[in-house]
Amino acid sequence: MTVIVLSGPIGAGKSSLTGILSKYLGTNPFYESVDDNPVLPLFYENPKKYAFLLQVYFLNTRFRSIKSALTDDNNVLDRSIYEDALFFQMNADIGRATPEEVDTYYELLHNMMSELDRMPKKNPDLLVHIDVSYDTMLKRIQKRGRNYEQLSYDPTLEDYYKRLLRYYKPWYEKYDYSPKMTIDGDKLDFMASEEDRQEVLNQIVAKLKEMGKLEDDWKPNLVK
Ligand SMILES: Nc1ncnc2c1ncn2[C@@H]1O[C@H](COP(=O)(O)OP(=O)(O)OP(=O)(O)O)[C@@H](O)[C@H]1O
Ligand SMILES: Nc1nc(=O)c2ncn([C@H]3C[C@H](O)[C@@H](CO)O3)c2[nH]1
Repeated sequence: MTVIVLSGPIGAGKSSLTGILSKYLGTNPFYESVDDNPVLPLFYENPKKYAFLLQVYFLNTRFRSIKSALTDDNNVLDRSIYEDALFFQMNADIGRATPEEVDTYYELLHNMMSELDRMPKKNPDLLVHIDVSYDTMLKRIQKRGRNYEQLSYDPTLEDYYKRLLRYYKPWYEKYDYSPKMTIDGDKLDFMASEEDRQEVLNQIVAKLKEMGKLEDDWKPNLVK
């Protein structure tokens, strides 16, 4: 059927929607490596020292996930390899990577993307981007409660998060690996409201039908 990739800032709701959507469509979820990621706490403690290592860690796990997802042809991915450079470039722009690290990173990324180009299925079928404001992003980060992501842990995270939001706009506009659509993550509370959850699912299903990726009379197996 389809490979769907989700995108959006920290706390936008990608992992949550990955679970909801994959269940609804009866496909497999692929999650970003967070709680089992040994480099992430190190990065938040000392970003300058660990930015490059963290990026190589994420790039490696994202390469593995997208290869596997494109092979199965039936999956939903939490943040994917297509967002990797957004994070690295932003960190490099604020002085957290040496010129040698930047060159090495882009060569590695380029090599990995050419591998994907050689696969029978080269691209995802749809990107679903969750758009959120800074206030929503922060509320969700607080709600989830990872210590090292809180402003009380490091007040400079406020600038980091605001900058990240600014990087997403041009990234989304430029993204052209597949058709794309945006979900209004400020308005649609797909965790607490059943009605909003259904609205989000309807929007995605309508897009898949419009693209011919789902039959016009398609119905979910699992309604919850
Ligand atoms: N639409 C929503 N409405 C209300 N709460 C939400 C919504 N989406 C997610 N949440 C809550 O916000 C928190 C962050 O959600 P989630 O982990 O899915 O975000 P994420 O985009 O995967 O984050 P990250 O980029 O850090 O992996 C969770 O506590 C989740 O329950
Ligand atoms: N530096 C850096 N590069 C990435 O590619 C990247 N992807 C995710 N993250 C951070 C954001 C959340 O804290 C947490 C979960 O998304 O991991 C990243 N950090």
